[in-house]
Amino acid sequence: MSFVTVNGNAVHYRRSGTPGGRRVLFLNSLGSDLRIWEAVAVELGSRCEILTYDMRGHGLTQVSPAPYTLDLLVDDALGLLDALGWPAGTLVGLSVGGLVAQGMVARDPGRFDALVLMDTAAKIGTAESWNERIAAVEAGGVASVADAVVSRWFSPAFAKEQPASLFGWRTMLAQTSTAGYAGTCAALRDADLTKAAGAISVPTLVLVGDGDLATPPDLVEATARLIPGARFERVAGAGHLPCLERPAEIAGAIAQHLEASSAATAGEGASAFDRGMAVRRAVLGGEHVERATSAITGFDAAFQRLITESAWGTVWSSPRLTRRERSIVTIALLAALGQDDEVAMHVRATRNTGATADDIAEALMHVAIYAGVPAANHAIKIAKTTLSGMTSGEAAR
Ligand SMILES: O=C(O)CC1=CCC(=O)O1
Repeated sequence: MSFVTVNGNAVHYRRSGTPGGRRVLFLNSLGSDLRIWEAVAVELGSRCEILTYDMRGHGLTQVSPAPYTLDLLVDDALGLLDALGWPAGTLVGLSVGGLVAQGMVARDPGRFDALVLMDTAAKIGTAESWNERIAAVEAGGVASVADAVVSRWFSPAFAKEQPASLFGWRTMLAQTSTAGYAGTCAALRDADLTKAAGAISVPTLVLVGDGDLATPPDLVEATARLIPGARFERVAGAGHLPCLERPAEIAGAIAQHLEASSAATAGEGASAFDRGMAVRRAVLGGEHVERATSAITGFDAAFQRLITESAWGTVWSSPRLTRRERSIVTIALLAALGQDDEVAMHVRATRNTGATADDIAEALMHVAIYAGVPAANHAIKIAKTTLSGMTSGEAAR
């Protein structure tokens, strides 16, 4: 076990993964500690150097008297990075950890190369709800709210199928100190990063369990829409802690975001071609791009360079629309033009852009109105076949 003093408080932290890999700091949620990241850290460990820690008053980190502020929690996290000599890196923040991560980026925008926000928002809950929670834990300890909280943490299926895990994670929550929990509730009550979210300029992925009852998907999506260029994805079959219910999927989404963001970050100094290749990979998938690249001959080399630099390295690289929005526009245009293969390819790419089946259906309604019912009808058939192939795993190539 490792400890370091930050802001006069002893902080429990753990380093794992591959030294020299992408550096990723994980920030836990209210009532949890660094153990919630273990399964995700194992999945990412071969490519990333990972730092997890227990937030003030949580896990084995020292408890100081309540109340806390978001600024204090941001000071703690930045202080930990300074103390361990992590000059830069990626942040993955869950719930209140996501608020702290947003606060860190707002405080020190140049320091971070990518951001993953999970089951969080720019503002969570109301002052009234947090004051009620504070009063409850101050009267009866954290154990007194544990059943209600845990019912929002996990999907009903997880609760039914994994009672032992449920017991274990509930125990972690119930063992949280009253001051640590109530202090963090006060920070949540007073934090509103709505304005700051609009100024986030690092590549951001926003994830939410589709059954999250604590920070519901619509709330999380609304925050994603505030962040320029952010990608939003729902994690099927998960509640408020998808890192526990769907660790492999979460690790996959983070890994993909790291790859895409190195492209985007490299983008500033990189050529339009290099940027284009990276964005093309992030949207269409590495395998597709490898296949297309290996088929290039002298006949189409100049054409391939042109589309890589222009479509991918210029238009798709611009942060002015999100990838989800670009995906919707592109599918509508291709459907209107009757470009069947390209419609199918871009429907498959929605896996990576965050556009949903509902988005595609809505786009094709526009096609019906502005380009004609026959074009839309034809594209609907292609989209349905492609989407059902994706669901059954056929298109997971
Ligand atoms: O405790 C909850 O209800 C869920 C939650 C809100 C903020 C956080 O970190 O967890």
